[in-house]
Amino acid sequence: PAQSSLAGTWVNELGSKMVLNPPDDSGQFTGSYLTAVSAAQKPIRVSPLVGAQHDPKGAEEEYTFGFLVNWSFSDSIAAFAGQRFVDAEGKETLETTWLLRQKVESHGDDWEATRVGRNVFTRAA
Ligand SMILES: O=C1C=CC(=NNc2ccccc2C(=O)O)C=C1
Repeated sequence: PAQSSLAGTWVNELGSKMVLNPPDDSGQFTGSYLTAVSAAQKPIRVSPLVGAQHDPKGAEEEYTFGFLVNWSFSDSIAAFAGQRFVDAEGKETLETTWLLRQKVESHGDDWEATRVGRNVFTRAA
C-alpha cells in the first residue's frame, strides 16, 4: 500500500487546523495547532504539538497515534489519542478522544479541571 504517515494539514469539525511534520523512525513527530474555537482566544494563535504514531513508515494504513497540544493562550493542555482510518476511496479520517486539562486555582477545584471529548480530523482541502 502507498506509504503514508500523518504528515500534512488536518482540520476538525470545529474548523481547527493542525499541521503535522513527518515522524522520525521511532514514530515521534511535532506540529502546530491553530484553534478555531473563538471562546478559546483572539487573535488566533498557534500552539505547539508533540506526538507519536505507530508504523511511522506507513506500511499499514490504520495505525494509532497520540499527541499533546500545549495551548499558547491559556494555562491548559490537551492530550489526544486516536486512530487513522482509510475508506474504500482512500479518504482518511483521524478519530480522536481528547482530555482537556484546565489549570485550576486550588486543589479543591481539581475535580472539575478535566474535560473529555471527541474530535474527527480530515485532510484539509
Ligand atoms: O484552554 C482552552 C480552552 C478551549 C480550547 N478549545 N479547543 C479545543 C479543545 C479540545 C479539543 C480541540 C480543541 C480545538 O480548538 O480544536 C482549547 C484550550
